Amino acid sequence: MIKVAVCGAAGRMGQRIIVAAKEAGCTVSGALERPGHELVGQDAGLIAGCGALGVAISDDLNAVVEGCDVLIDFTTPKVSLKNLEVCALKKKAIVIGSTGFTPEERALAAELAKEIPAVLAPNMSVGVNVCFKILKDVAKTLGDDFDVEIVELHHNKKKDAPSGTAVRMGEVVAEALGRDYNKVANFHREGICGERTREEIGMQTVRGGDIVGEHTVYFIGMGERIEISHRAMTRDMFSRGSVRAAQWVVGKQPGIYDMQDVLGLK
Ligand SMILES: NC(=O)C1=CN([C@@H]2O[C@H](COP(=O)(O)OP(=O)(O)OC[C@H]3O[C@@H](n4cnc5c(N)ncnc54)[C@H](O)[C@@H]3O)[C@@H](O)[C@H]2O)C=CC1
Ligand SMILES: O=C(O)C1=N[C@H](C(=O)O)C[C@H](O)C1
Repeated sequence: MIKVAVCGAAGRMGQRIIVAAKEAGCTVSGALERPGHELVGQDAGLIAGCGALGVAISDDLNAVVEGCDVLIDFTTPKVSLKNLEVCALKKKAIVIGSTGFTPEERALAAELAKEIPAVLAPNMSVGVNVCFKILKDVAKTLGDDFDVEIVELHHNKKKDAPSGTAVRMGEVVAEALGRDYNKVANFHREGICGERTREEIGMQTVRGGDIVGEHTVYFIGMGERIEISHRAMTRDMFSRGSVRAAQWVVGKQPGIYDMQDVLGLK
């Protein structure tokens, strides 16, 4: 039975991950929150709604990492990089679901993960990861004749844009078409912005209410259109996916992995 600790334990994802870890038969060995959070000291299971676990939410990163086999972290890139650093020092595995990493932060994560096995994935659901696979084939098959636009919708509390999933979808499509995502992604159209270029990949963001997460990639040709959509109805497949990743990553060789590795989709 692996010992799982959860960072961001009082957050929307953290609470669901605690429930999923318990349901999967893992030992929840620790729960972390930011120093000063009002729920530090409270029982993590009671906060998550799955009954008392006898694990108090802590703000002591070193102690929590020390006591686990694997840390599951859904917070922010800066916090995740700090967690990765501590896990690397203590030779513990880590699963990171945080999104909004800059290319430089992703490179730093890969560097730190040379010491330990780490899963870093913007979306832990099976459905989205199957979409990544399909998108590669569709983009390759359609080639340059279809314009690609990506639209994502999320709740009004989300801090990063576009979503990590939308960025990964853009990267997958760009790579399949032989383009550089960082050069062809177009996040902004306003005023007389000129005709669409053939190469660009439009990235549109919608925020509102309690939308869990929706992504559509449009391949728009002359007289026809393909839409590949994923809609998340709850956060539970993200949390179950993160626990599956935690069970998979313990004991793996050091390095950075993604959900495609965990699910055997490569
Ligand atoms: N990879 C995936 O499948 C998914 C990724 N996400 C990503 O996960 C992240 C978190 O999302 P939510 O749970 O909705 O956000 P949230 O804001 O509800 O939760 C984040 C939690 O992290 C805590 N936190 C902040 N600093 C901390 C620190 N230094 N130590 C410990 N805890 C700290 C906050 O107090 C908060 O409770 C976002 O980046 C989001 O995009 C969300 C859903 C699925
Ligand atoms: O912040 C969220 O809620 C979500 N974030 C992830 C992302 O940025 O892709 C995944 C999911 O869509 C929910």
